[in-house]
Amino acid sequence: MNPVIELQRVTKRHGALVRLAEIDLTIKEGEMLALLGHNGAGKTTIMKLILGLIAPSSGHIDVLGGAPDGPHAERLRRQLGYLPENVTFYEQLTGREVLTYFARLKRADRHQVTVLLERVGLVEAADRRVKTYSKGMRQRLGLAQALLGSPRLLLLDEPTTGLDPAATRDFYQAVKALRDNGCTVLLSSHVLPGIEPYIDRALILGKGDA
Ligand SMILES: Nc1ncnc2c1ncn2[C@@H]1O[C@H](COP(=O)(O)OP(=O)(O)OP(=O)(O)O)[C@@H](O)[C@H]1O
Repeated sequence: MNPVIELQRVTKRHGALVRLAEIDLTIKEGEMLALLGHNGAGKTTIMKLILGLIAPSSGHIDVLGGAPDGPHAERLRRQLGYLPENVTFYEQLTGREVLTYFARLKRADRHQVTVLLERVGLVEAADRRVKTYSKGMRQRLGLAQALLGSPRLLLLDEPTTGLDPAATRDFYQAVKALRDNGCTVLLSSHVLPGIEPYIDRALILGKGDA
């Protein structure tokens, strides 16, 4: 089976500063893998490289069968869901309105909005404004946003930072259900406790600046 993500000796530099040094990473279809590391270890840099938002200084990257910053980028974007670190929403909109707006942007089927609100446990809060949502509810709304368009690959950048243990568990249970349905998941975290029961493997990055 072809890997969904393959990084070979990938380095990212800014002048003399090395953001990421010779990383090798392979994720197979249907796997759930965690990138673990301190602040500055390079977790977000890896996500941005996979998304094609930045280019590597050296090394090779293949995502879903092509280079993420090449001609294949547009097709890749449609197959990929991304929850950035510190996601923000329009506070005055309801959860349903937020998802409907993103569904339009992503040209996803509007019917998915209701299905996804249910999947992340936000049906009852769907018509409340986002400004009334807890941090855990916001992250689950972010997960629903990332799932619009039924992506094959999900990138979650430190999705449970700041969540209490119960909210963390609820979040990862929802992600695990997606993984069990065949979605490939790459997530990042500072810590292993709390996520260990849900992941297949972890890649521990260097010491970073923490
Ligand atoms: N745009 C940039 N220009 C120069 N250096 C950068 C830039 N973005 C990040 N860095 C540096 O690259 C390294 C990796 O940063 P990155 O954000 O990938 O780490 P991280 O593991 O996601 O950290 P955190 O846990 O704090 O989010 C750090 O040393 C950081 O200071």
